[in-house]
Amino acid sequence: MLSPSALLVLGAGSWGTALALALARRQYPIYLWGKDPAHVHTLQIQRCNQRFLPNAVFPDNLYAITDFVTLMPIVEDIIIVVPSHGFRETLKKIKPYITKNHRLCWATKGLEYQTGLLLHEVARAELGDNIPLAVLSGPSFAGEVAAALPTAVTIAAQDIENAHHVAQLFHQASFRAYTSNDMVGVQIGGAVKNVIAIAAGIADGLKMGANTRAALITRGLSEIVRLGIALGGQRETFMGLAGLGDLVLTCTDNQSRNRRFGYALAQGISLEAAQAQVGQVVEGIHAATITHQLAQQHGVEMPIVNHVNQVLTGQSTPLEAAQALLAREPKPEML
Ligand SMILES: NC(=O)C1=CN([C@@H]2O[C@H](COP(=O)(O)OP(=O)(O)OC[C@H]3O[C@@H](n4cnc5c(N)ncnc54)[C@H](O)[C@@H]3O)[C@@H](O)[C@H]2O)C=CC1
Ligand SMILES: O=C(CO)COP(=O)(O)O
Repeated sequence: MLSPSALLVLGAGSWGTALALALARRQYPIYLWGKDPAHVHTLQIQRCNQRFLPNAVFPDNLYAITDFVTLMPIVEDIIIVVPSHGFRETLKKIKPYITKNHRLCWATKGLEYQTGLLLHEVARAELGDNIPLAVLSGPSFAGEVAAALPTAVTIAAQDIENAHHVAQLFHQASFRAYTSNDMVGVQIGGAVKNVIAIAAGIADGLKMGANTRAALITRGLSEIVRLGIALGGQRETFMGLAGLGDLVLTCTDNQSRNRRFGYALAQGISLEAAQAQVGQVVEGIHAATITHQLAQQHGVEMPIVNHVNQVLTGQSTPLEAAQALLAREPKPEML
């Protein structure tokens, strides 16, 4: 029998699986849907995500599934954890079954590649104004969440009561959920830090040292703040978990795919080879292009993002990009 308090997690990659494991620790029945039936079948047989989270055994209340349609009348909370390129496609899949009883949260970090829209704008465009929306973001590597290592995230929703509701779903000793009403700031923080993490990976791959890494984090934060405020985000959000917190995490630790991707590029291999080496989603690749375009549209100066974009579009090598950034004129240190 399905319990009325069951939760549906859409996306069975490393982050979807880790969040499903975290929610399962709250004792709800958790249904983890994956797009690829063969992958889901493997999860069902092995009772773990052998490839990315090999040590996290699925508890009895976590079910991997290939069809979510029959669950839609029973669940209220739906959590989307697919890569940003699959976000709208996933919304379109659930749209025919969405009712006023549902709430939607996502933990995807990125912007829509084709339109430059933030994901809450995509969700509103697909689902209308009546479904409560929330976004989960912050410094949170899947492997550590799966292992129940202490983690803190931000849950943002326009309606703070909805943010509290989602935070209560997740909150536990090893997974602290703070609330915010700044969906724009939280999403910009989560999307753009991936681009800065690529820059940090490149700099470390070029053996530029710890001073450079700290400079990239600090100046990268300035870029995030400038763009985020231009788009309507709140300055203090960028000093929090979904801003500075996630930026520091991904720029400094090799669990970050974006950082490892940048590091691989600095070894002189192609974009495709670097992506293949990482073997998982690298959100910063698309985010670099979109962020660069958004910065131009809003007249925001984002030199680090600009040079990462130049590397990714073949206009400069990692070394040339680093040299061009260093050759910039001195200027007052401002956010
Ligand atoms: N892995 C991590 O530590 C964290 C990841 N995230 C974010 O979570 C999102 C998902 O990333 P991961 O799970 O890490 O990626 P992953 O590379 O581990 O897995 C991606 C999964 O998405 C599936 N997928 C691809 N296209 C899809 C589509 N159109 N519809 C449904 N499923 C699709 C793939 O089959 C695969 O199972 C990304 O936006 C990422 O930035 C956020 C925080 C932490
Ligand atoms: O967002 C993340 C941790 O908060 C994961 O970062 P990567 O996608 O770079 O691995």
